[in-house]
Amino acid sequence: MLASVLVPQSRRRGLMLVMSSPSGAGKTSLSRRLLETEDELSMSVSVTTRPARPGEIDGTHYFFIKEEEFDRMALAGELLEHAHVYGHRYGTPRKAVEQALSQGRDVLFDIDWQGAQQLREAAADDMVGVFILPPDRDELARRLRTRAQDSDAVVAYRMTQVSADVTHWAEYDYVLVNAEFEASLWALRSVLMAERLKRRRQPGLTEFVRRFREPQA
Ligand SMILES: Nc1ncnc2c1ncn2[C@@H]1O[C@H](COP(=O)(O)OP(=O)(O)OP(=O)(O)O)[C@@H](O)[C@H]1O
Ligand SMILES: Nc1nc2c(ncn2[C@@H]2O[C@H](COP(=O)(O)O)[C@@H](O)[C@H]2O)c(=O)[nH]1
Repeated sequence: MLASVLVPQSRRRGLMLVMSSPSGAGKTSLSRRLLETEDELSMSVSVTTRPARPGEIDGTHYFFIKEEEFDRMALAGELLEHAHVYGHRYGTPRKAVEQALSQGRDVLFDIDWQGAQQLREAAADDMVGVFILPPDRDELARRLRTRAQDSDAVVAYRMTQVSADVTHWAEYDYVLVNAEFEASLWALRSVLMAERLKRRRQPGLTEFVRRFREPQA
């Protein structure tokens, strides 16, 4: 499907689609659905020192690691970015992302604004940032509570960070309000397609348009 609208070429470099939001706005849910239909998109699986929630699988949702291992990875340069977020440490393993991008696969990130800033500094040309806003504070609190994955204290703490978190919206290329889930999903797919169609992301264009020259007598 994707191949039919992009010019055929072998040198496409993947892009980094980075989603950030206040906690509970919907990044994880949107990522899961996006990945179901986008077969040229891979999820970046982060490392974290946060304990696993019920149902979270090591290596699928996160790599759950100890502080010492986190320090080692950070010092060894094995993390593309890392940050303290809501009392725990989170980071993006470098190798898997670089491998995917060099193979022409796009990579999806669910990371906070600090991580997004670091990726932008390291690889501005490859990064497309999307900031996701909830419809309002009350709905955000409701989502965090009904997700029923965190204690009341954790939910309350994350809610204290909302007003600071949202100040970062202007650092992103796109901003969407995740009110209607299906509409948000459609918007994300549109962003991804538009970014893939950008001229600079289709290095095979010059060669492709040569095909349309007048045949030489
Ligand atoms: N558009 C929506 N309408 C109603 N509920 C939603 C919508 N989007 C997501 N949710 C629900 O909100 C809750 C939080 O969503 P999710 O876990 O995806 O947020 P998140 O941004 O990944 O949070 P975190 O930053 O803490 O990882 C989930 O229960 C999810 O089903
Ligand atoms: N800077 C990074 N932030 C990350 C990474 N992985 C996840 N996150 C962000 O942490 C919070 C909390 O996540 P939760 O799973 O504990 O609810 C959320 O905003 C994520 O986007 C990462 O590798 N780097």
